[in-house]
Amino acid sequence: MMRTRPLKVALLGCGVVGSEVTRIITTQSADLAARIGAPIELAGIAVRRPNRVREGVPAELLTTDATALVKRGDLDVVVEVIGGIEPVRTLITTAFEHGASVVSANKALLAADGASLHAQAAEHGVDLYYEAAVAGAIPLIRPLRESLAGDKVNRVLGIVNGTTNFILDKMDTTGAGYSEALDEATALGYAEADPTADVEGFDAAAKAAILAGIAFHTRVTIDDVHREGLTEVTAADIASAKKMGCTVKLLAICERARDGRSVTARVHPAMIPLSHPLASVRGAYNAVFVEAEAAGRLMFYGPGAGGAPTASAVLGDLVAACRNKLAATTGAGESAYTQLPVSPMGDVVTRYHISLDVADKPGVLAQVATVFAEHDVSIDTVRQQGRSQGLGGDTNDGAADAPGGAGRLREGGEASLVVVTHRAPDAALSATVASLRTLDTVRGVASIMRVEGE
Ligand SMILES: NC(=O)C1=CN([C@@H]2O[C@H](COP(=O)(O)OP(=O)(O)OC[C@H]3O[C@@H](n4cnc5c(N)ncnc54)[C@H](OP(=O)(O)O)[C@@H]3O)[C@@H](O)[C@H]2O)C=CC1
Ligand SMILES: N[C@@H](CC=O)C(=O)O
Repeated sequence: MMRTRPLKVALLGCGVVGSEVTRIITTQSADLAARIGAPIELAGIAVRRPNRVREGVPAELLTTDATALVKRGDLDVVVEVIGGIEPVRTLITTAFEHGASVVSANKALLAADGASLHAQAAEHGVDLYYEAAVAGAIPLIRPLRESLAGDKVNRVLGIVNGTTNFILDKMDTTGAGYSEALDEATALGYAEADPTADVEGFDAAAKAAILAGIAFHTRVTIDDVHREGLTEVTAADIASAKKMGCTVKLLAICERARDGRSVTARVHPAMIPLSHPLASVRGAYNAVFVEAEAAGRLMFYGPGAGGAPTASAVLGDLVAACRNKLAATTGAGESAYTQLPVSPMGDVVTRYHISLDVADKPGVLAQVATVFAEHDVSIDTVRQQGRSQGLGGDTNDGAADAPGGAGRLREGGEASLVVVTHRAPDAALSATVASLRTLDTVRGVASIMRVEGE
C-alpha cells in the first residue's frame, strides 16, 4: 500500500552523475514510488554554480547552501555526488546527525574514512550505501557484502577505473596519444574532477581499498594500497606487450594470504595475455573477478563510469535506503570486522617483464642472468633486440628459453634485452633491478611491468 507522505530526498551535487540521478528521479517517479511504496520528493539540490545551464533540473530546487540543506531535519535520504573529502565528510556527518540515510558515489571518502562513517551511521540508526563508488553500474558491493557473506573470498582482481581503461584501449587499438585519449575520457564524463586521480591510480586504489575491506572483512584504507598509475606506461610497453601476445591494463588486485593471516592490495599497470577475459574489456568498461572458496570464480562486468551507468547504481541504493526508512529499519551495516595486517608490496609474488638497455657485447646476457640468479629470480624467457651500430632494428628476436640460452649479443653499440621472469617476490625483483643498475653493461632499465592473469 502506498504511503501518502513522500520520502524527502536531497541531492548534493548535480554534475555528471547528479544530473542523471535527477533525471531518473523526475522522469521515473511513478515506477520508483511503486517499487519503494511511497513517492520520492526532491527537497533540494546543492551545487556550486546555480546559474549553470542544467537541462531537466528544477531550478527552484537549486541551492548553494549544502549545509543548510542537510540540516533541514525532515530529510529521509541525502544523495552525495559531489566527490572529494571536505566539505563532503562534514555534510554527510551532519546528515546522519539530522536523521537522514546517505547514498554516496564517493570512493575517495569511503576509502579514507569508511569505518568511521559506518560507525556514525549506526550510531544514528541510518543507512550508508555506496554501490556506485566502485565500478559504476556493476553490482559489486552488494554481492560481496550480502550474496557472498557466507563464503570465503580469497581474491578480487580486475579493472576498476573506466578512464584509464579507455585511455589504454584507445592507445592500443587506434594508436591515439595519451593526452588525446584522456581529453576524450574527460569529455565523456568518465574522469574525476581532477583526472590525476584516475591516471595516477588513486581512484582505483580507493576502490581496491573498499573492495578488500568488504571482501576480507577487515579494515583497509587507501594508504594500505600499493599504487602505481599509468603515466609511466609508454607506447613501447604496449608494443612489447603485443609482441608477447599480451595487452596492458591497469589492474586492482586484492589477495588474502594463503594462511589467511594477512591481505595485500595493489593497483598497477600489468601485462595480461590476450586470451584472458580482462584483455577484452574495452573502453570505459570495468570487469572484476572474485574468487571465493565455495563459489569458485565469479566475473562481474559492465560500464564502469559515466553519468547514466553510475546513476543506475545510485538509484538502486536510493530505493533500498527509502524502503528501509519506510520500514523504520536499516540495511547494510558494517559487518563484524577483524583487523588483518596488510602486507607490504615486497611480499607480493608475481611475474615480471623487464626491458633493459644493455651494451651490445659478449658476456652481457650471462652477466644479467647471473644477477637474476643471485636474487633467486628465475627467468622464463629472454628476448634480445639489437638497436644500433649496424644491427638495423630488431634482430635475434626469438625468445630464448633460459639465461645464456639466447645467441650471443653482437659486438658494438647497444641492444635491448627483454626478460620475463617466473613468479618471484616483488622485493626480490626490486633487489634484482637495483643490482642490474650497478652493472656497467646495463645502460638503463627502460621499463618494469608485472605480468598477471595466467
Ligand atoms: N563520473 C563518473 O563516471 C563517476 C563518478 N563517481 C563519483 O561521483 C561523484 C560525482 O562525480 P561527477 O558527477 O562526475 O562530478 P562532477 O564534477 O561532474 O559534479 C560535481 C557536482 O558537485 C557540485 N559541487 C562541487 N562542490 C560543491 C560544494 N562545495 N557544494 C555543493 N555542490 C558542490 C558541482 O556543482 P556545479 O555543477 O555547480 O559545479 C557539481 O554539480 C564523485 O565522488 C565521483 O568520484 C562515481 C562513479 C562514476
Ligand atoms: N573516474 C572514474 C569514474 C568512476 O568511478 C573512472 O574512470 O572509473
